[in-house]
Amino acid sequence: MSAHYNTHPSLPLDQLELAPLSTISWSKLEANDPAETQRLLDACMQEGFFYLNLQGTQLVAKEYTLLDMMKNYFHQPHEVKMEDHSESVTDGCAFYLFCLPTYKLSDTADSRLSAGTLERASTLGTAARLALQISYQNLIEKSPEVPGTINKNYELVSNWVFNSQSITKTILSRLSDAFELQGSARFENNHREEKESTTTLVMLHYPQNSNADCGGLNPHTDVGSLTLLFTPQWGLQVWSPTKKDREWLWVEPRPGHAIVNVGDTLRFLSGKRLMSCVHRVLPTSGQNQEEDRYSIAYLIRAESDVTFKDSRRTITTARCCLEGCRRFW
Ligand SMILES: O=C(O)CCC(=O)C(=O)O
Ligand SMILES: [Fe+2]
Repeated sequence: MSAHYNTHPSLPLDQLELAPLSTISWSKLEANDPAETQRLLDACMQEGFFYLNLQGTQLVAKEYTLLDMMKNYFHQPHEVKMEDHSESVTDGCAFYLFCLPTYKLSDTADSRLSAGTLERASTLGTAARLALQISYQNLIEKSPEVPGTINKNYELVSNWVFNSQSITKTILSRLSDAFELQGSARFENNHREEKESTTTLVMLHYPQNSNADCGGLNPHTDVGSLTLLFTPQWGLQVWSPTKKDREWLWVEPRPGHAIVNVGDTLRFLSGKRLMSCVHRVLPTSGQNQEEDRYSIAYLIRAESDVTFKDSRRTITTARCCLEGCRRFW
C-alpha cells in the first residue's frame, strides 16, 4: 500500500541536505521519562521541529487507510468535491479551493528570511493545493456540516483526531513540566477540549502537474500551538534556525514517525523560549509537482480566548491571531 505514495520522482536523494532533526520517542514521553522530556524541550527550543516515533500506535496503523480515503476523495470530479465547499476556514468541515489559511509570517519569522524567499509568498493567491478539513468541535458535535466523506469514515477520522489530540496534549503537558508551570499557566490547561478553539484536522492534496508558481506551500510559521504532520512523501523543507549560513533543509519522510512543529501561539505562550520554525513545501522537481502529494496535519490550537503577548508585545488572543492571518491573505 505504502509503495503508492512513497516515491520521490526526480529528487537526487543522495545530494539533498537533510534537516538533522531529533527523534523523540512517544513511548518514553508517555511513560513520563524525564530524560525524554528534556530532549523534547531541547528540540522545541532549538529547532522547533522534531520527529516523533509513533511505531506501534493507532496513528501509524491507520495512516495509509486515511491516505487512501483522501486519495479517493480528491480524485473525484471537481463538482462532487464542491458539494462540500464552504467559505469557512476556521469553523471546520470545509472542502475549499485556493483558500487554505497559510499563515502570515510572524514578525519573528520575517526577520529570519531573506527577501528572496519571501517572494514566493506573493504567489499564494493561485495556490493549487486543496484541503479537506474538520474542526475538533464540529467532529465531536457531529455538526450537520461535516462533509459526507468524513461522515462515511467517521470512526477512522474521529479516532485519528482523538489520538492526535491526546498525543499533542501530552506533549504540551511535558513541556509545562519542563518549564515547571503551575495551574492555569500550564500549556495543556489552555487547550481544554470543552472550550471553544479552532483545533482542526487538515488533509492536504498537492495536485500533480501544479507548477512552481502555484504548487507547494509558501514559507510560513504555523499560527497554532503544535502541528502533528504525517506524510510519506518528500516536499517539506525547514529554514534552519541554527545553521549560520541559513538555508532550506529537506525533511526526510520517515515511516512510523510524525513530524511535529511548534507554532506561533505556543512560542508566544512560552515567552518566546520555544521556536516556531519557518517551513514550506516545494513541488518535487523544484519546478513541477511530478506526482500527487498528500499530507495529514493535526493543528492543535489554544482556546480562542487565551491571551498572550505577540512579537510586538501586544496582548492578543488565539482567535485574533488567526483572524489577522486570514485577513493578510
Ligand atoms: O504538507 C506539508 O507537508 C506541510 C503542511 C503545512 O506546513 C501546514 O499545513 O501548515
Ligand atoms: Fe505549516
